[in-house]
Amino acid sequence: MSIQIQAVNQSFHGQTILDNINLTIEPQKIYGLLGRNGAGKSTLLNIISNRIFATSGTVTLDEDSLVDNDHTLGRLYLMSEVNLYNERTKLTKLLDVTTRFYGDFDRDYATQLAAKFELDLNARFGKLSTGYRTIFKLIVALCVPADYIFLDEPVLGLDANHRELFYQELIETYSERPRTFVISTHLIEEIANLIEHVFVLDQHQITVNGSVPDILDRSYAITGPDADVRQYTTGLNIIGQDQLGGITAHYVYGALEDDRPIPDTVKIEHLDLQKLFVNLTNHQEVAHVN
Ligand SMILES: Nc1ncnc2c1ncn2[C@@H]1O[C@H](COP(=O)(O)OP(=O)(O)OP(=O)(O)O)[C@@H](O)[C@H]1O
Repeated sequence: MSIQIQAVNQSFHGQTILDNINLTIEPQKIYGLLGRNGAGKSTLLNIISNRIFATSGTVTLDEDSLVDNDHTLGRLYLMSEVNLYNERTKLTKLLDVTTRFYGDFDRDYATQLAAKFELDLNARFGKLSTGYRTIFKLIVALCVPADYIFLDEPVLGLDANHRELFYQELIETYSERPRTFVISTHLIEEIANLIEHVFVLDQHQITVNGSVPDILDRSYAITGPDADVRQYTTGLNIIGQDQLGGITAHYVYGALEDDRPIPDTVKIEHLDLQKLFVNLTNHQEVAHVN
C-alpha cells in the first residue's frame, strides 16, 4: 500500500530537471516536499499525477501504474497553481461538476469551509481574487474522496489568518479521515509542526528523505568563539556557517562524535527545519579547518 516512484528522470530540452528520483509515499501520512525555486517540485508532482510524462522511470500506486490509469488516478488529487476552471462558471456549478465526477465528494464540508473562509459560492470563478481562487481550490482538495492529496503551493496569496485557518482545517480533516497529504511550500516554518516526513529536492535529486524528528535530531548549531567552534567541528559535516564579531556558528548535519570533548565556551543546539533547509540548499563554501 503506497505510491512508489522509481528511477524517475525528467529533462526538458536536454536539460536535466529530475535525476533518478526514488521515493515511497505511504498511506495516511503528511509529507513536506521542499526545494528551492526551480528545483523541480511541481514537475515531480505533475509526473506523479499523470499531468506530464516522465522522460523515464515508473510511478505506481499499490503496484498499479499511475500512467493513464483512471482507476488509480481517481485515488489521487493534485491541487496546483494551474487554473482548471472556466472563469465564467459559478462556484456552486463547479462543485456540482466535481460532485458528479467524484461520487463521494464531501459537499457538506465544502459548504462549511466556504462559510468559514467567507467565500460566496454564488460568485463566478473569474471574479475571485488570487487568494480566493486558492481558497476555492483548497476547499475542493480537502473535500475530494482521494487517498493521496498533493498540494502544490497551497497557500499562494492567502493572508495570515486564512493560512492559519487552512492549517487548522487540514489537521482536523486529517484526524477525522486520515489520508496522505504531500505539501510543497516555501513557508517551511508554517508547516514544520504539521508534517511527519520531509523530502528535500536539491540539484535534481532527493537529498533528504526522513521523518522530521529524526532529521532534526541530526541537525546542530554549534556556537561560540571562532577558534573553539572550528576546533570542535573539524571533520564533522558542516553545511553552513554564520559569523558575527568573534562568535561563529557552524551548522552540522549528521552525527557528532560522542567522545570529542565539548569546550565550555561552545553551545550546541538543534536547528529548526527552516534553518536546516536553508543551509542544506545554500551550497556556500564552508571554511574547514584541519
Ligand atoms: N514544460 C516545461 N518545459 C520546459 N521547462 C520546464 C517545463 N516545466 C518546468 N520546466 C523547468 O523545470 C525546472 C523546474 O521547474 P518546477 O516548476 O518543477 O520547479 P519548482 O521546484 O516547482 O519551482 P518553484 O518553487 O519556483 O515553483 C525549471 O527550470 C523550469 O523552468
